[in-house]
Amino acid sequence: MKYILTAPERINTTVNLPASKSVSNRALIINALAGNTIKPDNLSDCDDTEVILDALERMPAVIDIKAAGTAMRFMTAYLAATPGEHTITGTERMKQRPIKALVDALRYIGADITYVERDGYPPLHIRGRKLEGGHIEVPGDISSQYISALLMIAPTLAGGLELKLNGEIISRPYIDLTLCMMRDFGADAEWSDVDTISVKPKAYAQRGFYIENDWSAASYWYEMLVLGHDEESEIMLTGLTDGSRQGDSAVKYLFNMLGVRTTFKTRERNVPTTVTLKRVETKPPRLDYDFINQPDMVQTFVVCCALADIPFRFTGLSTLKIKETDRVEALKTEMRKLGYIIRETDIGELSWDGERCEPADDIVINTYEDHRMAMAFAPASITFPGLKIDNPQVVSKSYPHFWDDLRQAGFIIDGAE
Ligand SMILES: O=C(O)C1=C[C@@H](OP(=O)(O)O)[C@@H](O)[C@H](O)C1
Ligand SMILES: C=C(OP(=O)(O)O)C(=O)O
Repeated sequence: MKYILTAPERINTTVNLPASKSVSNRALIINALAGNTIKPDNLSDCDDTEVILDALERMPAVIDIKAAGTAMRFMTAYLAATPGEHTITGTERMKQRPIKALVDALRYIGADITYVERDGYPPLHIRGRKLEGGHIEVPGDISSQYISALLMIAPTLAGGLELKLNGEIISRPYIDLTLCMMRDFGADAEWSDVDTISVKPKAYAQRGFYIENDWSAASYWYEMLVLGHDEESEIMLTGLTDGSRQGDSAVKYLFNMLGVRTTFKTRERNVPTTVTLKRVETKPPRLDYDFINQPDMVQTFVVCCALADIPFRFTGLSTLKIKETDRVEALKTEMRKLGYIIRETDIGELSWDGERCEPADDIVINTYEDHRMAMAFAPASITFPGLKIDNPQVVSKSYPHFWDDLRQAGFIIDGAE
């Protein structure tokens, strides 16, 4: 199944963004550990949250977490520290996404986890039990999700946890988001050194929790404004907070450089409100940026900058190869179909110096079971009318109503086999 996209001349729309999956998934795990009976408010309805919700509600012997990286890592730590016996598995791609660093750390504090198929990768068989805690060291340069997973169970461990992160720390805003949310639920958890986090043993408090909408999802709407030509275009996005703890809220600064102004309806920093995005006439001669803290934004910026004719050098991309797909390869291949030659100039680095090739006659973007390939390339239909997106349903991983929102914004979306 493919979608054929035709963009409107002018976009003037209000988008009810999905709730953040990162915040939803943390809220669910902490809530379960708190024995909380008050359900978090505004939970995401995306696949990656549904799998955790279902697993926690039913706790079946075999938990299929599908393609959700956060859910796989967070549930592994949760199951290891909770009495009961389970196998946790996922999609074929999930079976290729490493989990050894997390399993090693959990085993070190007494967890009983065995690999069901291949060492270092899901599926896992977990016999949950009370864990002691103590001091552990984990690599900080593979996935911050291992660290968040360990942190969230830490207050429930008899000895608490001192976690030392080795190597370069990637995706740090996601670790800070975890710590903030833990503290919201009463935990005593903080950075005690530049590379060390200390968590005291202390029961989580029961409380209600409101989930902010998703800044990562907002990025595709910013991209549409950069690529559009109509000066009157205006997009309103609901449920976002000035002073958000989501690392991807940095898009409001990044897109400011690309000529999109963000205005919050209310200035109260922690109250979700509607933001208005409007084009202003600015275009940088080039953009060099280290995406170490916003890995999920790379696809948006590669497509957006190239199509806006802004040469770039993006670094900090070393983790992209172990996400939903190898995003570095996927970007190089699909951008070529649009006529742009993106080069992997070093490990973890993608550059574009303006080099072009002949675009394909019939452009079909492959999505590689990666929601962000579909969503980052959809705005390219503004420049390439009739652009096709293969397997468009992949968006349900984080933004199930993405295509409905595009239709409401005036895009014409036809289906094709
Ligand atoms: O903790 C989280 O919610 C996430 C952390 C990031 O993963 P890595 O830490 O593996 O970069 C990010 O890419 C993912 O979409 C969500
Ligand atoms: C990397 C992502 O998700 P996860 O690692 O949670 O599967 C993502 O949503 O871009």
